[in-house]
Amino acid sequence: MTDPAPARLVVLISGSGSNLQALLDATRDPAYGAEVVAVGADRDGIAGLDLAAAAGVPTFVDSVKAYATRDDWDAALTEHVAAYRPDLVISAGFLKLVGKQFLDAFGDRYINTHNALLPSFPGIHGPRDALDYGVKIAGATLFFVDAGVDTGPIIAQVSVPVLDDDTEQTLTERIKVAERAQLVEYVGRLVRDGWTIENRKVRIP
Ligand SMILES: Nc1nc2c(c(=O)[nH]1)N[C@@H](CN(C=O)c1ccc(C(=O)N[C@@H](CCC(=O)O)C(=O)O)cc1)CN2
Ligand SMILES: NCC(=O)N[C@@H]1O[C@H](COP(=O)([O-])[O-])[C@@H](O)[C@H]1O
Repeated sequence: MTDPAPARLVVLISGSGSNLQALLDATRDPAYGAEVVAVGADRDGIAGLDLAAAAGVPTFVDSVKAYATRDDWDAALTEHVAAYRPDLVISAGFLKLVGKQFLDAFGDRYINTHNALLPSFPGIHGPRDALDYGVKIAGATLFFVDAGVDTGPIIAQVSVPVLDDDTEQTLTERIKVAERAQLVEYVGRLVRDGWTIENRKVRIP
């Protein structure tokens, strides 16, 4: 029997793209079961778009500023992602909240990696907020995106220690190492094994 076609991943980014690169590296192994078919961004000139281009992956940019309304942006992003027929859409440092049209299209298969242990420290400054609060353990959360801000059902979490002499930068980098490994492991498991969500509990058989 022939192997099933690799799952189609669309990755959304806003920055350096180290999580994207980890996925690009993992997908080089056919046994991983997935390929990155497109990378989308909300801004030009970011290193992550160069990483995608270097890997030969098509890219697109949908800047909120380029559209008359936020709903128009949401519709355009939805259309551009849909054109690549994704099995899974992955936000990896994508710094925009998506709206109803996007979630109606992809809410059952849209995941995000966040650099804090949710439900603590949602938003775009997870490591800074964790450090300011004085927690001793930080980490990353992989979750299915819903209409809230970082409130969707949790797939996996990984923790790292907070050290006494940490700065925002050192903590961010320590979290990123663990976050990338988690993302690669769980994207692979999701596409190969599927999942169920019941009462917020995500289960991968
Ligand atoms: N509807 C949702 N969309 C997205 C979620 C989510 O939980 N629900 N997660 C993100 C990523 N995210 C954190 O992981 C996140 C992204 C953006 C924001 C935010 O407040 N963004 C502002 C602009 C910030 C800026 O550009 O500097 C905005 O969208 O106007 C909070 C959390 C993926 N999308
Ligand atoms: N809440 C959104 C957010 O802060 N996301 C974070 O941005 C980083 C992107 O890094 P990368 O561009 O190197 O993959 C990641 O650590 C991700 O958790």
